[in-house]
Amino acid sequence: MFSNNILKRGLVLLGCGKMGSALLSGWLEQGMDPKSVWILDPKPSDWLLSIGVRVNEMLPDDPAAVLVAVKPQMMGEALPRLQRFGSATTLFISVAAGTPISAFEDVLGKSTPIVRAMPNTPAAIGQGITALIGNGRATEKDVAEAQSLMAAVGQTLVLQNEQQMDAVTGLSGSGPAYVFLMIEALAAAGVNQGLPEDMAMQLAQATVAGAGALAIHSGESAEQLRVNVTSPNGTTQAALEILMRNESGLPQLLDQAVAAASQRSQELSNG
Ligand SMILES: NC(=O)C1=CN([C@@H]2O[C@H](COP(=O)(O)OP(=O)(O)OC[C@H]3O[C@@H](n4cnc5c(N)ncnc54)[C@H](OP(=O)(O)O)[C@@H]3O)[C@@H](O)[C@H]2O)C=CC1
Ligand SMILES: O=C(O)[C@@H]1CCC=N1
Repeated sequence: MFSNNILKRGLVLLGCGKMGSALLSGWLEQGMDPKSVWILDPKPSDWLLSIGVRVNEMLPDDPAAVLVAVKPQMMGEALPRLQRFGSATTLFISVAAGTPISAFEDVLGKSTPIVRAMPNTPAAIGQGITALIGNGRATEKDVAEAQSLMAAVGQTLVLQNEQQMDAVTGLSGSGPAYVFLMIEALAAAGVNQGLPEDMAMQLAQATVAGAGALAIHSGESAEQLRVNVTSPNGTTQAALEILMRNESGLPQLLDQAVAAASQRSQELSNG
């Protein structure tokens, strides 16, 4: 699953917070040798120090790949430390929201192969989805290398152009938060209808997980699956009349939410 290139020359992870550790857990779960991974992070967690990866040690001379997972606001401070790897041989992969490939080229040089990627946190359990796009210098092999690293933690897809990354960020990068909010809200609604909290949370979690799995595995469209739950004049119809209200329903709210996240991604790109 992991190329010999990565296993032999090593992978550097710059920043190991929520996204970096989600990726790292997924890789270790998939059999990545912890000794092939070098982490740079100012305040490593106890978990990070306990799993056998190399934390804040001297870096290899010519790592196969550097994966950048610091906040966009920290990039200016963090990236120059790795400028010496800007070359034709180390592949840079960034998962930073709203940080265009050109910002990496400015620091690392245009001759550096760079892949911009947008994963999401279900990567921690191998169920993420990552969209990727390479710069002019990234070969098909470079993009495939980045893709195979991300494929270890879920699905991958290659974008047609970098402009699509803002919409991807608003949809699948931030999307898990919308779904977690849905779980919180469903559970709270169950409590309001008289259920104990733990029972309401169990029902909400299993409903969202089961519906998601059915949407992927049934071969039917989400629309048809929704219709299948909705008996004429039954309970679901009563709820959907509220959720699908013209102009103030869930579809409109989600449209506004994804648009706001995409716009924020664009703003971050503009500095
Ligand atoms: N969270 C998510 O769901 C997703 C995040 N992303 C992207 O991933 C990146 C990281 O986000 P996230 O993991 O949420 O953020 P976190 O703040 O959780 O992680 C960033 C990590 O980088 C560390 N760090 C700060 N400065 C440096 C430095 N100079 N050198 C090395 N490490 C440093 C931070 O340490 P400290 O906390 O001590 O400052 C922290 O551990 C962002 O660019 C984000 O846009 C992309 C997709 C999804
Ligand atoms: O909220 C953020 O900016 C990051 C990017 C996508 C998910 N989390």
